[in-house]
Amino acid sequence: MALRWGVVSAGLIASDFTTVLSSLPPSEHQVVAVAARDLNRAEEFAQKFNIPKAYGSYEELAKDPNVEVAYIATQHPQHKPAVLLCLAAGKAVLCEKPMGVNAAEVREMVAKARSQGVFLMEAIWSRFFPAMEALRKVLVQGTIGDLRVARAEFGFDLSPVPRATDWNQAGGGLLDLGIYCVQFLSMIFGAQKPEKISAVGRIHETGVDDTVSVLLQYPGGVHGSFTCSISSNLPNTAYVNGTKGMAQIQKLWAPTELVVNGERKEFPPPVLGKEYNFVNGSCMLYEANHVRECLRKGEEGQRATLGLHLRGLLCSSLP
Ligand SMILES: NC(=O)C1=CN([C@@H]2O[C@H](COP(=O)(O)OP(=O)(O)OC[C@H]3O[C@@H](n4cnc5c(N)ncnc54)[C@H](OP(=O)(O)O)[C@@H]3O)[C@@H](O)[C@H]2O)C=CC1
Ligand SMILES: O=C1OC[C@@H](O)[C@@H](O)[C@@H]1O
Repeated sequence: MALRWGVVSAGLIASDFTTVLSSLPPSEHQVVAVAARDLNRAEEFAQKFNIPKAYGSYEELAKDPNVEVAYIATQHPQHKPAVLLCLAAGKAVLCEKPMGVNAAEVREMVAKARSQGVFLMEAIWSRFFPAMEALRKVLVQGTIGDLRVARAEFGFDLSPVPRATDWNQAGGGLLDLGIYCVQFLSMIFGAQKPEKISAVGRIHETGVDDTVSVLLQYPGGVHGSFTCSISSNLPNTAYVNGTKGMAQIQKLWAPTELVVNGERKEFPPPVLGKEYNFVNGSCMLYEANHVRECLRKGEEGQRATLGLHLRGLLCSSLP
């Protein structure tokens, strides 16, 4: 059965994600509503994507019984209120990164999702790319031996992007780009927590963090490091080095190429024949399908549990 999406905001990434959802089989994904702060913009967006319902407020979308999962695509500071609104209405939520602008916000949203018993996921779409999946396989297979160091760098000159340098929109390198490096390192080091973290950086003239380099010491003498920047174009590559070699991911936030011990493997983006605001936009389908798998499996799980429960009741009532 199709997963019914509600899109919260009519912005740039909202447009990319809706473009992808609209290109997927309608038996799997349908966009049933969109909400924007301004009804006219929501209606224009709805018309562009043939979405049945347009709302002039996020609250109205959260109340729409036909919406199963809300995709939060506002700017950083508005993520939390929109997430809490939808969770409170019992909606599953996929929230754009960074889900919160600090740890306290994230803890509050996670606690709400747990108390409501509903799905909440941060849209770290990079995790679902085939190139990233292939990297995880290489690491499990031991192709590069025992892990020694992992490094990532992600920097763009984002001066043309107002939200990236705007203190009031939680701008800065760490929240917008550094998050991709941190998630990469947390994927590589798994559940291990860093024992020691140190950082150096420079502050942008608007007061947000401009360029930051971070060193993380993990247990067992292994360590990770990353650099993020909103003023410098960095190579945007991530590396994992072990005792038997090295794996490299190009374009770590939207990877379509993996190099392992010098052997290159390409994972071209799906061709959906559409235009996107951001690089490799069609690859958002991997994340969308993951959400659908989680929610449908969750339902199957519930049905199975219910089935077992009913079977238990039936069996217990049998002579
Ligand atoms: N996964 C990825 O590759 C990407 C993720 N992102 C993430 O998506 C989010 C949105 O980014 P993007 O689409 O570029 O943003 P936009 O600049 O398109 O803004 C998104 C929405 O935020 C609302 N908004 C805009 N300005 C303000 C403001 N000053 N005060 C309050 N609300 C405002 C508007 O909502 P409304 O329509 O309701 O008026 C707007 O449509 C960010 O958190 C970013 O991190 C962004 C790009 C790529
Ligand atoms: O997540 C993102 O992808 C890379 C950059 O476009 C950045 O600004 C955006 O938020």
